[in-house]
Amino acid sequence: MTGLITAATSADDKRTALRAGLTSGTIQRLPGAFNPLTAKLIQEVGFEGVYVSGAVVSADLALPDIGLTTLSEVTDRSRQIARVTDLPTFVDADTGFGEPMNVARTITHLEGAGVAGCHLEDQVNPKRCGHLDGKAVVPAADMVRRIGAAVGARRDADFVVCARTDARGIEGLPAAIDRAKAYADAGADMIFTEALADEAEFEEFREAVDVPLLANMTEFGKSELIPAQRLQDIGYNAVIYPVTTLRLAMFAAEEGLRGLAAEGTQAGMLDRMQHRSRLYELLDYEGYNAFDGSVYDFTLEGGA
Ligand SMILES: C[C@](O)(C(=O)O)[C@H](CC(=O)O)C(=O)O
Ligand SMILES: [Mg+2]
Repeated sequence: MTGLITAATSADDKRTALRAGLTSGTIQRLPGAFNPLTAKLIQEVGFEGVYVSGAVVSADLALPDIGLTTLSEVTDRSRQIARVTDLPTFVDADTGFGEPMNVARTITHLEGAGVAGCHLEDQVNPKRCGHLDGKAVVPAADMVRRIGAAVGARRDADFVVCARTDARGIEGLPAAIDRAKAYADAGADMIFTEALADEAEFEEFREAVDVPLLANMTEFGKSELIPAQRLQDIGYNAVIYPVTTLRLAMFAAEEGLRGLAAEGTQAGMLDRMQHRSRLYELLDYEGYNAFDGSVYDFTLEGGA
C-alpha cells in the first residue's frame, strides 16, 4: 500500500528536501495546487515543491483574498495536499491569523499537517492580495514579534519560516530591504519579496539580503513575469506560481460550460478534456488494483 492513499515520503524527509533545495543553487519551483489531484500532477511533471495559495484557498470557496479564511480551513487544505505528494508543501499563512500567540498556534497546526514551511506577511489585518493597491503594513517591530513567535513555536527545526514583506509598494524598495534584513535577523529562514516591479529590483534585493529569497510570479499582478532560469541566475532560491493552475482550469471550465450551454452537448470538446484513462492513471487505479483485484475489473475500451 505504500504510496497509495498517502505519499510514501515522510513529512520530515520533505522538510529536509526543502531545506536542501533552498541551498542547492537550483531554484525551487512551486506551482500552486488548487486541490490534491493537482499536487499529484505537479509532482509528475517534475517540479520541486507544491504551494498552497491563500488566494486560491479563498477563491476555491468563492471568497476574495481579504483574510476571510480561517486557520482551520487553510490547515485542512494543506493537510489534504501534503498527504498526497512526495514533494515539500509550502503554505501561505497570510498574517498568521492574528497576534503573535495566534502565529505560534498557526505554526504548530501547519507542522502537524505535514507541511514543510509557510510564509507570514507584514500586512495589517485584514490583509489583501499583495498585488492590489491600498495595502498597509504593520511596524517592522510587530512583524519581528510575529517571526519570533513562529520560529519559537516550531518543533522541527527544518520547518521553513519565511517572512514576506509587502512594503515595496507602500514604503518603497529601500524600506522593504531594511525590513527583510530585520526579519532575517529575527530568525526568518527565507524572505518573500512581494510585488517587486522588474529584474533590477530582484537583483537589488539579492545583493542586499543574505538569506534565501522567494519570488512570486503571479499573473496579472505588479511583477514582470521572469523565467525561472533568470531568477536562478539572479540568485533567487524559490519561485511560486500561486494561482496559475486555478486560472488555467477556470478558463478551460468556463469555455467548456459556455460551449455545453450553446451546443447542448460536450461531444465536440472531448479532445480538450482530461481523458478518463489519464485521470485513472493519475489516481493510480492500477496500484489500488494490485491491493484488491476487484477495484479495476472493468475496461475502458469502447468508451469515448
Ligand atoms: C501569493 C499570494 O499571496 C497567494 O495568496 O497566492 C497572492 C497571489 C495573487 O493574488 O496573485 C499575492 O498576494 O501575491
Ligand atoms: Mg496570499
